[in-house]
Amino acid sequence: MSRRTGRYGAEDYESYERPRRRTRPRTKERPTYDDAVTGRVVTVDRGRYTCLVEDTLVTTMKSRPLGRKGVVVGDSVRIVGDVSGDEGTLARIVEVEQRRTVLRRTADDTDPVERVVVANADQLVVVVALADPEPRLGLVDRALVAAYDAGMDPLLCLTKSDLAAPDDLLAVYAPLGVPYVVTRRGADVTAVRERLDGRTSVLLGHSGVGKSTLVNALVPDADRETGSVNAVTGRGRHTSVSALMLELPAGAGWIVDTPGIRSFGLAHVDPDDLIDAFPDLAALTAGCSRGCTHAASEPECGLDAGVLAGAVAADRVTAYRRLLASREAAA
Ligand SMILES: Nc1nc2c(ncn2[C@@H]2O[C@H](COP(=O)(O)OP(=O)(O)OP(=O)(O)O)[C@@H](O)[C@H]2O)c(=O)[nH]1
Ligand SMILES: [Zn+2]
Repeated sequence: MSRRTGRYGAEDYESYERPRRRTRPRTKERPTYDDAVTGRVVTVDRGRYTCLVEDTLVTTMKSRPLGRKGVVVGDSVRIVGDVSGDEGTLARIVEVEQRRTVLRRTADDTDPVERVVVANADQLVVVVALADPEPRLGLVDRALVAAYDAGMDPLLCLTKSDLAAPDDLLAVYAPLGVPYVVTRRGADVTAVRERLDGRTSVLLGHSGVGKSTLVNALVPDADRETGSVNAVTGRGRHTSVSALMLELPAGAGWIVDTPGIRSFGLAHVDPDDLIDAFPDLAALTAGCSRGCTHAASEPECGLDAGVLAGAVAADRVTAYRRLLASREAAA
């Protein structure tokens, strides 16, 4: 997924992987890490980064050269030291490779720090129960905004289809063309697997929507792979903090379970970036005055002109504007 890699590239790497132009010549003493191996961060817990190096889970810590640079789940990292994965070993992360995507959230009431939640994910799967608990569209909207902003493809995953029909919910998101799957406990998850195949997908859902049930159906041996049943069920040790990345069977992609993340602070999202996720709408706003937010309250927005001219369906503009407005709503 590379639609908008450039934008966060600039923002992120200036202070991150790509330091400003080197002002000092590279010294001979500077290690080159020729012996480093590449791994992927699957979970983070109290300063320890569990990385998958080929088929081995390796416990690592950040090394001094990284300074205060963040390392998050999904990062591709270079590791030196003992990568045997043996009990008691601790290898060191010496480099974080450039991120393809960055799912971030703004500081909010529950967490005062803006954070990168997951790196290098392609898809954000918004898990919503059709009933019990009742779907909360505001949360879905906000998750979609986070996905579009991150340059990730959204997928609606509607669970508990034994309890209610999906039609009403689907009608709300149809004008935006959001892809979806419908599932329930015990159902064949082939359709879900097809959507996840070959990609890294972050699963996001409110408590009780059936996310753990789905993860267990997708990755039956998850506890063996991760060494922690708790991490998979979202109960216990990992409940509040870290995302956990799991490989789907037969190498058919990766999922990142986010037990502690139920909503997104979106203050960092620029309306002009959001509209880029909808190229047809973006084209209509080419003539908008600078500073037009494209909201319904704007007196002369190209989106309204587009509807009048028959260039776009009114319900698509309305649905887009609902997303736009959700940016402002409380998390
Ligand atoms: N009727 C029905 N109940 C389901 C379905 N899927 C899950 N449940 C039930 O819904 C409850 C929540 O399921 P979980 O899988 O734990 O949901 P979760 O989203 O992981 O919730 P947390 O563990 O709180 O984060 C459990 O009692 C499940 O048995 C479904 O398809 N239909
Ligand atoms: Zn406008």
